Amino acid sequence: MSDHKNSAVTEAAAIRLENVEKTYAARGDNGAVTALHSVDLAVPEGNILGVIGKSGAGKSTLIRLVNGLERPTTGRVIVHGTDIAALSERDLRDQRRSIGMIFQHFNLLSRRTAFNNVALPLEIAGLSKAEIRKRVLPLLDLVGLADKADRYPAELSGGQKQRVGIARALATNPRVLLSDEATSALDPETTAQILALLKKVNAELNLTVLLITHEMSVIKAVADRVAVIDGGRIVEDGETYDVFTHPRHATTRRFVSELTGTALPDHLLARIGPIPAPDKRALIQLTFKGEGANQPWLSILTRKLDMDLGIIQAKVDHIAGKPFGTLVVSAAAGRDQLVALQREAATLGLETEVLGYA
Ligand SMILES: Nc1ncnc2c1ncn2[C@@H]1O[C@H](COP(=O)(O)OP(=O)(O)OP(=O)(O)O)[C@@H](O)[C@H]1O
Repeated sequence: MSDHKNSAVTEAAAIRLENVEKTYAARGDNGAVTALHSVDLAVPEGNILGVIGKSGAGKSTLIRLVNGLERPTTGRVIVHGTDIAALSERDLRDQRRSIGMIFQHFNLLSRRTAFNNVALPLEIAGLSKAEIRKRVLPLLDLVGLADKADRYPAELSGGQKQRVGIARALATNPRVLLSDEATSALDPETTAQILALLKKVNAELNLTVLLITHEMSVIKAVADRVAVIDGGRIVEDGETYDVFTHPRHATTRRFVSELTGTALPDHLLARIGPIPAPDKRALIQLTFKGEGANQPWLSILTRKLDMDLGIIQAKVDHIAGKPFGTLVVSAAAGRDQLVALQREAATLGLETEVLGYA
C-alpha cells in the first residue's frame, strides 16, 4: 500500500456509517428484519474498501444506505460531510450525482447505444449536446471502448457492458463509486480486467470506491481495506493484508481458507490423529507472509535442523500485492525436534501449527 493511502486512513473519511441500524418493517406474514446492527464503518478518501459477506449478510442494505435508496432506522450515513438520511428527496437527487454506482447486471438501457447510455445522466443534468459529447468520448476512451460508441448493449460482451456501466457511473464526475457485485456475472479473466479498470479509475481520479462482494478473489485483487460482514454486523475490518493474514473472526477465517486452501486430502484426514507414534509422521502447517515469504526458508530449515520434510500441500497467493501462503509438511519428528522446528520457523518469521500425526 502506498504512503498516500496509508496517510488517507487518518484523514477524513469519504464515507462514514455511524452506529447504523436498519430494520425492515414487518409486512403481511413476514416479521420485521434487522438487516444491519450497530454498524460503524469508514472509507478513507481515495481508498477502495471491500465489504465481503455471505448471501443475506446485509451487503446490499449497506450500499443502498450510502446512495440514499434506504434510510437508516437509527444512526448516520455521511458522504463527504453530508448526512444522507437528513436530505430531502430533491437534495438527495443532487447528492446522487456525486455518487456513481455500478451493478451486477450492468443495468444498461437496451435501446440506447453505449454512447447514449453514458450520456443519460448528463442529459438528466441538463447539459447541451456539445458538452455531452465532450464528456462522453473521453470516458469511453478511459474504459477502453472508444470504438464501441455506437454499439447497443446486445452487441457487447459482459465485460464491455460493465465498462459502459463504469463510464456511465463516472459521467457526472462523482467522488465516490459504489460497486454492487459488479463482477459476479463475469468470467474470471473478464473479472480481472474490470477490477484492473476499477483500480485505474481509483488511482487516476482519486475516486473513493466502496464495493460489496461475496468473493475473496475480488477483495484480494483490489481492496486496500476490507470489512467482513456477518449477520448484519461488521465482525472485522482493517487493511486487507492485515485482516486476511491475521483473521480473528470465524467468518474471516472461512474466507481466508478459500485462499490458503489447506484442507488436507481425504486419505490423510481419515488417518490423522492427535497422538504421536513411532510409525507416524507429524503434519505441520507453516504460514508465511510478506517479506519472509521470499527467503529460501524451506532449505534453511531442513539444513539447520537436519530434518527431512515432505511436502503435502502448498499454496501461495497475493493479497494487496504481498505474498501470503501456507505449506503443509510431514516430518518423522519427535517432540523435541518439533519444538526446535517451531522455534527456528519463528525466527524466520513463519507461523507453525502441528495439525496432527498420520
Ligand atoms: N426490502 C426488504 N424488506 C425486508 N427484508 C429485507 C429487504 N431487503 C433485505 N431484507 C432482508 O435483510 C437481510 C439482508 O439482506 P441484504 O440484501 O442486505 O443481504 P446481502 O448480503 O446483500 O445478500 P445477497 O448477497 O444475497 O444479495 C436479509 O435477511 C434480507 O432478507
